[in-house]
Amino acid sequence: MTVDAHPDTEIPDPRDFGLAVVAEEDLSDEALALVQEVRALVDTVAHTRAGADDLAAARAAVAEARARLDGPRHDVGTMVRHSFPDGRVEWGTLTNAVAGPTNPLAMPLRLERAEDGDLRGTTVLNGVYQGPPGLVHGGWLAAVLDQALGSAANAAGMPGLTANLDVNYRRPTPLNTPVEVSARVTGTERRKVFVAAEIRHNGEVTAEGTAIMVRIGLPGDSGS
Ligand SMILES: CCCCCCCC/C=C\CCCCCCCC(=O)SCCNC(=O)CCNC(=O)[C@H](O)C(C)(C)COP(=O)(O)OP(=O)(O)OC[C@H]1O[C@@H](n2cnc3c(N)ncnc32)[C@H](O)[C@@H]1OP(=O)(O)O
Repeated sequence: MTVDAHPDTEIPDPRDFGLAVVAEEDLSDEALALVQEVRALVDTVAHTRAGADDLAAARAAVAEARARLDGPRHDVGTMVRHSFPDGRVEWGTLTNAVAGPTNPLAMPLRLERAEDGDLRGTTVLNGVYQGPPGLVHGGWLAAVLDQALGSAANAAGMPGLTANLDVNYRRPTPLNTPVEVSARVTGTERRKVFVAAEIRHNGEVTAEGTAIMVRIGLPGDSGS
């Protein structure tokens, strides 16, 4: 097994797979503000103790908003292009459940490369992601780790699918407070990319995971 994280093939371009692409900078401020409002709405709806009149009025308002937006849609599978100042480009899925910029269900998680080469980011999981009382659901922690692990392979130029995910929960992860996420490639073997990630609260690891990502083949790629 090598620990060389450099790709030996070109980074796939989603258009070669017939997928639609939008540039992150082309997402409108209005769209992103709406996503944020709906994200807050979901948390409010999940916890509200409002009375019947307010609930009925809110339902009507939400139904009206939904009808107003019921028009042209992005295709499922649309990819978003993130361009870095140094010319590097990364792709993600527009409505990714953890990191999709237009998905109100996404926390969201934004990861950037730190000086030590790890991907790092901070996110807050609100009460929508609750499992045990006051704590984040383990399935969502696994989703956050999976995303970070996949992003580490992706950022190293080796995008792939998760073949195996191994998660350990070390401490309870609290809701509604910033948690730090970090991830890195630890090795490669043929199409397999070995990755490791952690979630920390106040510097203490609450959950950690490793995964084997299997690199997607490029059209015409031997895959070796
Ligand atoms: C399209 C355009 C792309 C543009 C760019 C994209 C950017 C990405 C965007 C954003 C960043 C990432 C963020 C995403 C994060 C979330 C990731 C997910 O949620 S992924 C969804 C869940 N996972 C699945 O749905 C996989 C389902 N499984 C499969 O499809 C196949 O099993 C697959 C592809 C994983 C492997 O199938 P095979 O037929 O291609 O290859 P075989 O020969 O079976 O395996 C290759 C090697 O891997 C090992 N392997 C396979 N499965 C394994 C396992 N479960 N455990 C251990 N090793 C395994 C094998 O033993 C083999 O290893 P040996 O080279 O022979 O040593």
